[in-house]
Amino acid sequence: MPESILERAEEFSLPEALTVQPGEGELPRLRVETDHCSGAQYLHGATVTDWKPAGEEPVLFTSAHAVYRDGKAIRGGVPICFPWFGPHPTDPSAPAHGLVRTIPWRLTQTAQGPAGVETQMVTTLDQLHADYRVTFGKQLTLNLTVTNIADTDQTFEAALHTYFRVGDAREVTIAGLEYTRFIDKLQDMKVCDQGEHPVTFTAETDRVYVDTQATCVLNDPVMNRKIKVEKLGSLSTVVWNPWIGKSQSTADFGDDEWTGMCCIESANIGDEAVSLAPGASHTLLVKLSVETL
Ligand SMILES: O=P(O)(O)OC[C@H]1O[C@@H](O)[C@H](O)[C@@H](O)[C@@H]1O
Repeated sequence: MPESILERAEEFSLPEALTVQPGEGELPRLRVETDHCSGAQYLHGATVTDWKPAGEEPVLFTSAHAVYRDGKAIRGGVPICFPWFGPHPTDPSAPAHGLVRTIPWRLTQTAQGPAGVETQMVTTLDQLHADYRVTFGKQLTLNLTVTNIADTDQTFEAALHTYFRVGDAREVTIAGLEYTRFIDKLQDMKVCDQGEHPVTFTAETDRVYVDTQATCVLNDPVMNRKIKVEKLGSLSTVVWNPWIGKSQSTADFGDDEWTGMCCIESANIGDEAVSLAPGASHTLLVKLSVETL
């Protein structure tokens, strides 16, 4: 595995727009500050916790109650669910959403290019090598490439579990999932039709939209903006809002925070898990951008 550049800091000059500093819980955090945006990413889970294009409000939601320590996922930003999503398929004692969101990744590259400040973090788990490249610019680009380094076929699930900050979850709409089907995790995995309407939140919502490769647009009339979620290499889209009860029962989440967030997760899960032959790779690419309404 490549060494982390933080262990060889004297050999590297970080881009001027990027600093490494202790973040919450003293966990190492990269901070980006350019003319086009600001942002932050922890080595812990490679979690991007902040991205704010110049002149806009922050795009990502991170809970004021998030816990920053080894073994725990950061509640907010973009945790990476991998190599499984939800409960482990066979081991009920294994943590939900895989292991990599709760451990430090290795920072292997930083650069400043035309599209913004780029970071690369890597980790390897169960002979699956994950290479995560993030570009902080006018757009936020998230590129997760997984390579099977075993000598047998392997299958994995992955999700970029993106928490968006919204003015009021009860007022937003998500376009792009019309006429698709979803598995409703709150109705015993019942398969439902979305129909002609965009997604709205009127109660706890926990859905896996299947065969959904199109761009989603999160319209937020309260914040007077729309967030575009473009993706490649992703067949599943998870839409989640914990609403009142689940917020109250989630320790690292404020009782009222559900009104100010929703998740749109670009994923490959369930029947849409990715199978890789030895040596093969798969890339899940997500691009976020913001426009005023
Ligand atoms: O509390 P966690 O493990 O971060 O998961 C939060 C939510 O993540 C969503 O992706 C799942 O669909 C929900 O079922 C889950 O409750």
